[in-house]
Amino acid sequence: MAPTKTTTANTDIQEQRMKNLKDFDETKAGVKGLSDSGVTTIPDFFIHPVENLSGALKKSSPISTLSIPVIDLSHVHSDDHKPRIVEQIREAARTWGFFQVWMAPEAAAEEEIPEVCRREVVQWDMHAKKVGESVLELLALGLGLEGGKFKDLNFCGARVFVGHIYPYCPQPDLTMGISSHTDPTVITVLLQNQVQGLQVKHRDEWVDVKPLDGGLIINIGDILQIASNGEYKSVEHRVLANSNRESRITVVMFMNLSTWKESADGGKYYGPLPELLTPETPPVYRDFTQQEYMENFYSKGLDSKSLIDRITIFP
Ligand SMILES: O=C(O)CCC(=O)C(=O)O
Ligand SMILES: [Fe+2]
Repeated sequence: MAPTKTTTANTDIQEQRMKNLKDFDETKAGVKGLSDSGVTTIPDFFIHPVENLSGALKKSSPISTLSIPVIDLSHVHSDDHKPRIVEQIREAARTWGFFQVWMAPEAAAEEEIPEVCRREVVQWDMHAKKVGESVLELLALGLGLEGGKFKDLNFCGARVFVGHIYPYCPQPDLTMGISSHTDPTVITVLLQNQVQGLQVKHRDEWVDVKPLDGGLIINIGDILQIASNGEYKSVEHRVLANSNRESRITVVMFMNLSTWKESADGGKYYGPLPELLTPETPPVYRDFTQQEYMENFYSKGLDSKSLIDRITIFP
């Protein structure tokens, strides 16, 4: 079938957009360079379709005054406090998929990291890992599993550390910092400066995350939603374009599986934990292969939630 006039025009627009994007990438200036140059309007290729925009959504769906739960992990090793903390974490992971935690940091070791940020990176890795492991222990207990279960399954065996900068944007209503997505992780640990911008979807409302001084933001990723057989929720979140003169800066630790299950033919796969399945709680998801996971990740970009949609078993 011959393409219609409109589809040809759309293809031309797409091609031009890709070319402009590529030219911009090749300048290596990045969004920070663009912002530093003092632009007052953003390039066209950053403008989102209106249905994705925060401004549009502000009119159609309310921005909530709710806040994500805050959980203090200071006494997590005390038997007196632990049951209450497990209950708080379980409830937060079931209903929000996002929460903030506190925990006192420890001194760090020296490593082979550029000197300019060595101390900070090593400290951050150690601290995020420790907090992540504590949270995973509490999350396992919240499902009625042994505390060490997720560590034994290497749920934080693979860690990826990413830094984001969201410089001042002169037209924040036309674009987004990061569009809506879920994380393809087990859990994500996020540290940010005081410039707000992260929003979490909670019962169809976008809730602003208000960072607490010294707090870390934790969210449940797709793998943990699947492994917990849907008990814990990997929720959509997004970052608004930054309308503050001060840049928004975040450092994120993605924690993921380092060990997959192996089938008889040597293929790698994962799925709901058998310990959680009973006749009353049958699997909500089918097992999925590592290949499906990777293909979904690379083909869909930020739209990782489609893996969950694809493996959901309908009764
Ligand atoms: O920078 C943020 O606040 C969120 C980043 C995020 O959602 C991500 O990297 O997956
Ligand atoms: Fe994310």
